[in-house]
Amino acid sequence: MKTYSKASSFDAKIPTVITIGTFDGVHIGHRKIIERLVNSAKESNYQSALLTFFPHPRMVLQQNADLRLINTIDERKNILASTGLEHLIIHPFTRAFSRLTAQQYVEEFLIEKLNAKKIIIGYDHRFGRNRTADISDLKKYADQFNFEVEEISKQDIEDVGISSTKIRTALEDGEVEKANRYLASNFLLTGEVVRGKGMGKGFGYATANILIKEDYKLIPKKGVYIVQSNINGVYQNGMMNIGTNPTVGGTQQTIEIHFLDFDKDLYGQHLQIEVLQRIRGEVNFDSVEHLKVAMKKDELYTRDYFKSNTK
Ligand SMILES: Cc1cc2nc3c(=O)[nH]c(=O)nc-3n(C[C@H](O)[C@H](O)[C@H](O)COP(=O)(O)O)c2cc1C
Ligand SMILES: Nc1ncnc2c1ncn2[C@@H]1O[C@H](COP(=O)(O)OP(=O)(O)O)[C@@H](O)[C@H]1O
Repeated sequence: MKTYSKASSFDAKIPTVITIGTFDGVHIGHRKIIERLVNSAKESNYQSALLTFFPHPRMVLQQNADLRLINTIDERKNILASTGLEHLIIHPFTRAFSRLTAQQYVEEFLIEKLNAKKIIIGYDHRFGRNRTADISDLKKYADQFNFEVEEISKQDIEDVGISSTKIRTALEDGEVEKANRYLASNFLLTGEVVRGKGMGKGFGYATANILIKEDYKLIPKKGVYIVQSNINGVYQNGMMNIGTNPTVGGTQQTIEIHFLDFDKDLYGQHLQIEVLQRIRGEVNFDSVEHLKVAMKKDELYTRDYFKSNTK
């Protein structure tokens, strides 16, 4: 898959079949659309292209939009690269871009820049200045500019029964297993290992503190989770806490992982964490001793999990 940071970098000599959207999470429903896109492109000898906007339009148009996304743009790129899609166009969404009329957007952008011959799109897609145009308008432009529209019906979408919103809610409720089923892959947290309070090693549980630079990334409900991460080519099993560490007087939210049977310096490394199951909520224990007992129990539970879930 080739990625472009703006539509004008895309070489549109060969006509395209395109779909447009955020595709946050790249869940089962999204995968079906991409499959249709890729097959349709093959049948017609066109190129398959997915057009997405970054930053997300709501981040640009609504100040204080507390939009949280399942994937960072880099995570989304990596997942899409495994779907068979040929071209990913991540076009910068700006206020100026948002002011294009529906006709300008279709004519100057989709047709002239992307050479779209077919657009596969959801029944409720809206576009153009103030999002006033809908799929019936797109079909009118299709006649005028000689392209085809393939509508994904409400029924098709409801049959799949999955949406990015449902997955976000599941993650906010700590239901990672449900989210992972919908995603058909494991929910990811990606970031750099930074220094924490320096107390973990003293506890007998060194923890890698993960800093996620994307402020729009959705962080699941506070609590303790079973995780795994491919560190330098080897899968390491671990347990993660998302929370403020109230037992030791913490106030800032941290994401920290203790990897089992592992003893290496990880500072400065970029880790991709796969989140597998939530064990419990974060507790304000009345002593560090009680916290250590709970962490030992978490460790045993985590070891059991991997014993019965080894691939
Ligand atoms: C599996 C696991 C469970 C944890 N559970 C709690 C908890 O319930 N309450 C709490 O205050 N801190 C909890 N912590 C966080 C510890 O307080 C923290 O790891 C310790 O203070 C070390 O922090 P540091 O890495 O910043 O030095 C947990 C950490 C891990 C790895
Ligand atoms: N099993 C392990 N799991 C996580 N980190 C480990 C482990 N073994 C060694 N480390 C290293 O130790 C660091 C954590 O030590 P810790 O005392 O908890 O300090 P900090 O508060 O800076 O995280 C990690 O960032 C990593 O570099």
